[in-house]
Amino acid sequence: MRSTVGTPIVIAIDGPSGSGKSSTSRGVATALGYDYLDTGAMYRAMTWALLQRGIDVTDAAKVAEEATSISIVSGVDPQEPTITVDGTDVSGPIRTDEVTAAVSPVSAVARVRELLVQAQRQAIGFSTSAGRGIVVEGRDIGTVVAPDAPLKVYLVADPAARAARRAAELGGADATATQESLARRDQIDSTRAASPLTQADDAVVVDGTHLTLDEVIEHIVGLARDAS
Ligand SMILES: Nc1ncnc2c1ncn2[C@@H]1O[C@H](COP(=O)(O)OP(=O)(O)O)[C@@H](O)[C@H]1O
Ligand SMILES: Nc1ccn([C@H]2C[C@H](O)[C@@H](COP(=O)(O)OP(=O)(O)O)O2)c(=O)n1
Repeated sequence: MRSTVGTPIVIAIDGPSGSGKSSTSRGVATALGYDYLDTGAMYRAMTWALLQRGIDVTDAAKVAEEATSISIVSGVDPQEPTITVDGTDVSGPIRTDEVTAAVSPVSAVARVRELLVQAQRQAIGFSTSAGRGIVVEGRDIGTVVAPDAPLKVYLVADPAARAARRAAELGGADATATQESLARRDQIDSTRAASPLTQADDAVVVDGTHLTLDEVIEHIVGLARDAS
């Protein structure tokens, strides 16, 4: 169901892995009739392309050099998010364990961030200049990509809840191993030099540990109504 709000706005949703950003952002965008941008999918797509080309993702100089020739295009329909690399649909392949294990070092490379942040700002500009709102989710949206966003949410959930949900999503993967993998990624994503995962000073913290997905969506739609 769509809710009416005032002026369409940019909504930034950041937070650690598995906190519910994608599902919440898609739900909020759908409820408000907004566009949706999954920036994590862009870092994953870049990683997939580098692995396809046989690049050692721990070689930052090589990653920086190669990244400039990789073209990533994201669709912004929250009901049917798409992502292509050089024209190939990679929505499925970017979710493999191989990509998940390699994405943090790739997203720590400053040149990669420069290229993707530029593309993300373009996508935001495209939506807003057409008079549409957009929900953008990632790690540095409220701090770097869209620091002027009228609504910034920092979405968190307990590590055990995040791991259990992600393991279930992956078809019953081992919850302990999933929790370790999430913790490893959080550690790299929060301590890297380039745009680490941090809460913007003016972000509203939403803890989804004890809320259903619908409750989290409803809460953020309410915040959007107040902000627009
Ligand atoms: N509040 C919630 N309650 C229950 N499950 C949730 C909630 N939020 C998200 N999920 C589920 O948790 C899993 C991870 O969510 P996802 O949106 O992919 O997180 P992120 O984008 O932060 O990695 C998904 O299977 C999603 O459906
Ligand atoms: N704005 C962003 C979005 C994601 N990243 C990086 C950090 C994450 O480990 C990877 C993958 O992000 P993604 O949101 O797909 O991760 P999860 O869905 O939480 O598993 O990309 C980033 O550095 N900056």
